[in-house]
Amino acid sequence: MKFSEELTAAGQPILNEIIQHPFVQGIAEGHLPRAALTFYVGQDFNYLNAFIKVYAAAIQKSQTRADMAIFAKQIDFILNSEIHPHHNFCNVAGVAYESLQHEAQAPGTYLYNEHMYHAARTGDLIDIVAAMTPCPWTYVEIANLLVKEGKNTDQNVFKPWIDFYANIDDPDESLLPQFFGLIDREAEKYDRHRLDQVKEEFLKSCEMEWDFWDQAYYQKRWQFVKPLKQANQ
Ligand SMILES: Cc1ncc(CO)c(N)n1
Repeated sequence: MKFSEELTAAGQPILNEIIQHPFVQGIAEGHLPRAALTFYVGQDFNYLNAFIKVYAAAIQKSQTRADMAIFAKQIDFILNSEIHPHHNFCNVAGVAYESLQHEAQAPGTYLYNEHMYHAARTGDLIDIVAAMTPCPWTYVEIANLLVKEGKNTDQNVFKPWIDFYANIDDPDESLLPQFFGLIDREAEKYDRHRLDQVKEEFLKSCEMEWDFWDQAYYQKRWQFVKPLKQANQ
């Protein structure tokens, strides 16, 4: 079994929980509370800014231009394409996207961002990519399942969201095969103990994906601290 297959097999139970989550079921059925949508977009804007910076760290640890090109393309994707699903949620909630770009960072976002930064600071390329992969992996799995179940109807207000993430699985884009291919290539360099650490990093990101939906659905904020709003990001 390839190491990447081992990762997705181990992540499957968490993916199942994500798919069952009321936020994801709300996307499937076309109904979500406005507060959940706006909380999600405010936090995801913050999260994706961190994600761009972690891609920059992956470029720093890349040995070839082919690897650099994979990450560079993804930075462009976040900056210029991944604004569309955010706009979809904002349109449904009836709020301006710009009004959600300075939200205070919630605890789950802090934890997930710091988990990726930790891999960037202390890990090798494989640790960084393993911490990042559950982000595209779980979204593509969700979107593909919803398409398969025929949930992206014209009546579903979240059709643009579903279609967007289902399409990033396009064979021409091939982001996930590239990420998993890179993980399998790098995995050759490490012993079993080290790969178990990488697997744990991957699984923690899977769990934080679940928590990201949960955090937005229940608007889980700091209990006692009143964090500052984010400056321009
Ligand atoms: C938290 C999170 N995970 C995955 C994606 C998909 O890129 C996203 N936008 N946000």
